[in-house]
Amino acid sequence: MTELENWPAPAKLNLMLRIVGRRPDGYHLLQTVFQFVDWADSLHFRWRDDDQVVLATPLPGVPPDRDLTVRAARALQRLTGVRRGVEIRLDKRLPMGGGLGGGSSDAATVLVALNALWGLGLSETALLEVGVELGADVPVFIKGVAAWAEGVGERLTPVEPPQPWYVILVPPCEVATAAVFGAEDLTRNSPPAKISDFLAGLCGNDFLPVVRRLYPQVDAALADLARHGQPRLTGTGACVYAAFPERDRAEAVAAALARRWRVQVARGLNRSPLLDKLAQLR
Ligand SMILES: C[C@@](CO)(OP(=O)(O)O)[C@H](O)COP(=O)(O)OP(=O)(O)OC[C@H]1O[C@@H](n2ccc(N)nc2=O)[C@H](O)[C@@H]1O
Ligand SMILES: Nc1ncnc2c1ncn2[C@@H]1O[C@H](COP(=O)(O)OP(=O)(O)O)[C@@H](O)[C@H]1O
Repeated sequence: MTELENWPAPAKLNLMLRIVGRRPDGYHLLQTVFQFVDWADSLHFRWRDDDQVVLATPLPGVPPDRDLTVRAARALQRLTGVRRGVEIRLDKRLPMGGGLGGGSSDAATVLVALNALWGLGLSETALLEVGVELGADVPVFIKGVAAWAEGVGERLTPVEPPQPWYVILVPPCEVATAAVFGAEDLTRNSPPAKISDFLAGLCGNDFLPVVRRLYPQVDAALADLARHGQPRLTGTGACVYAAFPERDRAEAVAAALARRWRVQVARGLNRSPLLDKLAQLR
C-alpha cells in the first residue's frame, strides 16, 4: 500500500548560525536559517497486530529504544493513548552526526506521517510541542518550510532564500555537538542579526573557528572546497557545502572533489517534500 511507503525525511542546511546568548539551563540561544535539500532518508511503515513500535532497520551504534523514529512514535502513543503498533523501516541515506539533521528529520516524518495515518487529528501546534522535546531541529522539519529560527531553533519565521545547487562534502568524522557547544573559545555573544542581514550575505557560522580547530578533516574539507566556491559549515558540522547557481557547475565541482571526499550534489528547497507526500493523502 503506497500510502505507507516512501515518506521522505530531507536533510537541512544551516545557511547561517549565530550564538546570541545562553538560557539559565545552559542551552544556547541561536539565530539560524534552515533550508531543506533534495537529499533524504526514506521511511516505510507496516501495521502490527499488537501495540508495539518496532524498528526493522536498527542503525549501527544507536540502540533501537534511543532511535528518534521509535521515540517519536512512542511519544505519539503516550500523548494520544492510541493503541496501535507499527513496524518502521528506515532507508538511511544521510550521514549521521553531519549537521544535516537526519535524525531530527526522521523524527519529524514519523510524527507527521503517523498523525495522519493513525487519524490522530493532532494540530500542527501539538506536533511542534512533541517535536521540540525530541530535538531542537525537529520543529522546522514538521513545519516543512525554510525558516529563520530563534530561541534554540523553535521560533520559526518562514523565509524564501534562493534555491541553488549545493555541493556537500562529508568529512569522515562525526562532530560531537555537545563538546562543540561546550568549547571555551566558542563565541556566545554575537550581536543579534536581522533577516535582512542574512539576505544581504552578512552572516556566517559562529561554530566555524572551533570546529576547524577541533576537527582537522573539516578544516581540510573547507580548504578544498574554497578552491571552487565559498565554503560554509552546516550546524556544528561535520558537513561543509558551497552553493552554485547552475547544476552543471555543481556537478563539475563535485566530480573534481570526489577523489578525496564523499560528496553529494543537492538542490536547495524552501518547501519540504514531506508536505507534498502529506498532501497526496488528502
Ligand atoms: C547545532 C544545530 C543547529 O541546527 O544542529 P546540528 O549541527 O546538531 O545538526 C542544533 O541547534 C542542535 O540542536 P539539537 O539537535 O537539539 O542538539 P543536541 O545534539 O540534542 O544537543 C547536544 C548538546 O548540545 C548542547 N546544546 C544544544 C543545542 C543548543 N541550542 N544549546 C546547547 O547548548 C546541550 O549541551 C545539548 O545537550
Ligand atoms: N533515526 C536516527 N537517525 C540518525 N541519528 C539518530 C537517529 N536516532 C538517533 N540518532 C542519534 O542522533 C545523533 C545525531 O544525528 P543526526 O541528526 O544525523 O546528526 P546532526 O544532529 O549532526 O545533524 C546520531 O549520532 C545518533 O546517535
